[in-house]
Amino acid sequence: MQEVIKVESLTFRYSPGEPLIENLSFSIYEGEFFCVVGPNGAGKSTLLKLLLGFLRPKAGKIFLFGKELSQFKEWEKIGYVPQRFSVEKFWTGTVEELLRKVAKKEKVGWIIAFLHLENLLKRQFVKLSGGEQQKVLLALALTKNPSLLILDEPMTGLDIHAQEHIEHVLKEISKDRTVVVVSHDLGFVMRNASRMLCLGMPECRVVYPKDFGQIIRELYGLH
Ligand SMILES: Nc1ncnc2c1ncn2[C@@H]1O[C@H](COP(=O)(O)OP(=O)(O)OP(=O)(O)O)[C@@H](O)[C@H]1O
Repeated sequence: MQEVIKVESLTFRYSPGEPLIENLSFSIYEGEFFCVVGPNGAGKSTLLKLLLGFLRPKAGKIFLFGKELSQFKEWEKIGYVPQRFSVEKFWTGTVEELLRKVAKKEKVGWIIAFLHLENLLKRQFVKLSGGEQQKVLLALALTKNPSLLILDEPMTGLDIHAQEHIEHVLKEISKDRTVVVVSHDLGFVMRNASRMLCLGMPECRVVYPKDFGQIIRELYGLH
């Protein structure tokens, strides 16, 4: 099985002192639905930013599709859905204009239908509700038809219907793609993850579904 992401002895800190991520190693394989969990501040978003090259490791190596990050050029293979609140102020224009900016019209038809975006096309992105914006961000990430989709807390701020819809969409998407999701929604993780990475434990661990329950209790101090 192809290693889509390989992380070797990764260490990162924002400022001098204790590293936020220390000597972390794991791989994500083609076709996985891989979840990253952990308490607030454990470094989940930071890890995604390291994987995407937005931040540089202090030590260790990251490989994407077998290439060292610094040599990796095929960014069209990767779709990224950031946390919604971190992008919305930078976006202007209607949903249709945003989609056009990143892809040709004929390429986005299936995405519009798949995500039920028809009614949103003429509306200003910044004026959409949280759930609507989330769907548009997902649509934008799908325009390149990426084989790896990375999402940072896709359920935040969504009502129960929007959550169900996004979960269904991610399930469908994951049938022929690798999906990496940071999530606080442990029900979502338990239902979908092939494996999960737990950050914020003394030993960050990759866990298989049979051990999810016990590790989550340990991770969050639940009894
Ligand atoms: N640009 C930055 N400069 C300095 N410290 C930062 C920066 N970004 C994040 N941090 C700190 O690093 C730690 C990890 O942040 P990160 O956003 O990766 O956590 P997280 O696990 O995604 O948290 P959450 O579940 O709350 O989203 C936090 O203590 C945060 O304050």
